[in-house]
Amino acid sequence: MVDSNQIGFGIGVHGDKKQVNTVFSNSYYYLQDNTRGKGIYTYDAKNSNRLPGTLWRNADNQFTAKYDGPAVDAHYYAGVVYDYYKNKFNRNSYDGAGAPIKSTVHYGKSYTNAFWNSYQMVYGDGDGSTYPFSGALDVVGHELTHAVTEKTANLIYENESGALNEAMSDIFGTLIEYYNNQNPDWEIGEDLSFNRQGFRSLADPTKYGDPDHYSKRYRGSNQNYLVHTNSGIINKAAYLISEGGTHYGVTVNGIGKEKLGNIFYRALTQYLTESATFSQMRAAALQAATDLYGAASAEVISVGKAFDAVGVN
Ligand SMILES: CCC(=O)Oc1c(C)cccc1C(=O)O
Ligand SMILES: [Ca+2]
Ligand SMILES: [Zn+2]
Repeated sequence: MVDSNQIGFGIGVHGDKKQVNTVFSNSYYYLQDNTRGKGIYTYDAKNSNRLPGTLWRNADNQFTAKYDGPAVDAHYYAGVVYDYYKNKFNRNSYDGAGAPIKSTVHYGKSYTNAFWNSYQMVYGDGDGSTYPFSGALDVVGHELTHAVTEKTANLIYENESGALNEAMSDIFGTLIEYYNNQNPDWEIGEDLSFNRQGFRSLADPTKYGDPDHYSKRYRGSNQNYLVHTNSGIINKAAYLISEGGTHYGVTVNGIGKEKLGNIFYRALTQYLTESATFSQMRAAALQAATDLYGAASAEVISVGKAFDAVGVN
């Protein structure tokens, strides 16, 4: 029996209709997308902690039940993230060599987390105060960008390199949301909450208690808190590079999302090392902007001003 590529019909977490790439094999339709790299595969943990679980399948190629929603979004949004990296930077999957992208949904019981475990993405259902975690494209983009980071700079997930790791995921999760262009914004995770409040803001990190200047960085020893809060300093610099603004008296001329993406992707893949500090991020972004736009370019000036504005020298 030869497998055949099909197009299924899905309804996402938010009741939004979308087509999903599936494979028909031995009388079942699988959430397997053979049109991107070596494939995108979506699994069901059935509320256990076993990974990856079972490859999602059904008999009619219709993925419209409430229980199907998290799988539809994980599968579809992984395809959007694949397309962003391929179309913008000619990067074929997170490893550049077409690595299969695997996601598991319905992980755990009322599990309010999402993570990349070095092999795959894992999404919880949320605890009733949030939607299932694959229901937000910026979150899916955030998780898959952890995979890109791991295959490139491999930023150590602690201290300043860990906050850079987190910022890269928030920044590219946001740029991917703008690429998809459905209610894009500079907040993270707004599609997970019933009141559309995100859990981090790049435009104003202080909105959720995160620092927007190096002098306000968290200096404690709680690493999980540290990497997810001091990322606000770099997130704010990225926001200023793209959108511009005056921050603590420093005025930055915005150069737009495309150029922000080009500069930060080049910094991530060409210049950052695993133990990079915020100061080394500034240098890497300046070097990347110089490579791309020239030493005395407006882009280089904006990058320097943005890091000045958040107190990173
Ligand atoms: C934007 C996605 C995000 O931050 O996911 C995490 C959650 C919800 C808990 C713990 C870690 C992460 C992560 O991927 O950094
Ligand atoms: Ca968002
Ligand atoms: Zn993260």
